[in-house]
Amino acid sequence: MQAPAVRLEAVTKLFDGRAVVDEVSLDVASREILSLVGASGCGKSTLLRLVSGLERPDGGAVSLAGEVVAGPSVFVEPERRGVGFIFQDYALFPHLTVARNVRYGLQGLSAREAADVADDMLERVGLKEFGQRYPHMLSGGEQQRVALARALAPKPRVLLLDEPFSNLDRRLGETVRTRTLALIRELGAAAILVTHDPQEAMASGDRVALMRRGRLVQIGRPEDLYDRPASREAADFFAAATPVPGRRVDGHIETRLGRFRAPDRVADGGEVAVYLRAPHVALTAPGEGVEARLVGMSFVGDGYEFLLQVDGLDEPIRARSVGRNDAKIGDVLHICVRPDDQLIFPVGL
Ligand SMILES: Nc1ncnc2c1ncn2[C@@H]1O[C@H](COP(=O)(O)OP(=O)(O)OP(=O)(O)O)[C@@H](O)[C@H]1O
Repeated sequence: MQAPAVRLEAVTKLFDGRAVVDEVSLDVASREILSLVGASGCGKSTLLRLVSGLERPDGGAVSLAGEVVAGPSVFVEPERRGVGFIFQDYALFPHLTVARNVRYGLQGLSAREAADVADDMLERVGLKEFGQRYPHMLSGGEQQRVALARALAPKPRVLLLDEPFSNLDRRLGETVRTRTLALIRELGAAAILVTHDPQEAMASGDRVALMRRGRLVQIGRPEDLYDRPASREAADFFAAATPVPGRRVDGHIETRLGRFRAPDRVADGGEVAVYLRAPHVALTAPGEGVEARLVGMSFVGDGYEFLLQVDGLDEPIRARSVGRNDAKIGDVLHICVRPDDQLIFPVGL
C-alpha cells in the first residue's frame, strides 16, 4: 500500500512551555486535499510549519511519503522536503519579475528547462502574458496565482496553503480557490489547506480536520463533520446553532419546542442541549407550532434569515425562509422543528 503523503504521529510543539500543537496524529493520503480548520490561535499555522520544516517538533514524528523528516533524531531541512508553501500574503519577491519568481524553486534545472516549466505554470494559472511584470503591477488575485505557480513549479509531493484566499474579496476568493484546487488535483499533489472559515474548509477538502487549542478534535469527510459533529463546539463551529435545553423523559427528549428522538447515550432524566440549526426550523401557519417573536431579520438574497425569540429560551432561534416576506420586527410568527436528525448533546460533558 502506498505510504501517506503526510503522516503526523503525536506531534507536539511547545512555545514558552505551552503546547501550541498537542500530540496531533493524522494522515494525508496521496492526492488528498485536507482542510485544517479551527479558531484563531488554535495552532493551524504552527502545524503547517511543522510539516514544512519551518518549525521543529518537541515531540512526535513527521513523515512525508513514508520518509521520516522530523523525529527524535532526524530533521530534514525545509528545502529538501519536496513541499510547496503558499502564505496568506503570497510572499513574492518584489524585486524579481513574475517569471523569475516562478523559476525561483527550479535551481536544479537548466535555464532553458526552468524557463519552459515557468512558462507552462504561468499558462496553467492563466498568467501567460505576465512573466515580465513585477509583483506590484498585479492585483491581489493575480499575485495569488503567481504564488501558486511558484509553489507548484518544482512539482512538490505536498502543497501547504496557509489562508491563501483570505486577502481576496469573497467572490474572487471563491473563483481563485476553485481554480487552485483544480490545478492541485491536475498535478496530483497532496495538499493541506489552512483556513479559519468552516464553509471554505468544507467546500475545499476531501476531508476536514478540526483543531481546538492545539488538539485535533475531529477529522472526517465534510458531511461527517457537519452532520455528526463530535462535540457542541464542533456543531457550533460548522453552522451557527442555538442550544435548546431538554431532558430525556420516557425514551424521548422533551423541549420547549417539542419532542425529539433521544440518543442512546442519554439515560432517562438526563439533561441535554438540542443544537438547532436554521435549516431545521420552519415557519408554520398561525395555530401550528410554537409562537416566536421576530427579533432580527436579514435579507440573504433568495430569502431571509430570521432570529426568533421563544418564551422560556435564553437565546433566539435561527430560521430561514425562501422568497419575499413582509414580516416586521416584533411580529409574532410560528415555528416548528423537524423531529429527527437533531444534534443532541448531554449537558455537562
Ligand atoms: N514563534 C512563536 N513564539 C511564541 N508563540 C507562538 C509562536 N508562533 C505561534 N505562537 C502562538 O501559538 C499559538 C498558535 O498560533 P498559530 O499561528 O499556529 O495559530 P493559528 O490557528 O494559525 O491562528 P490564526 O488563524 O490566527 O493564524 C498562538 O497562541 C500563537 O500566539
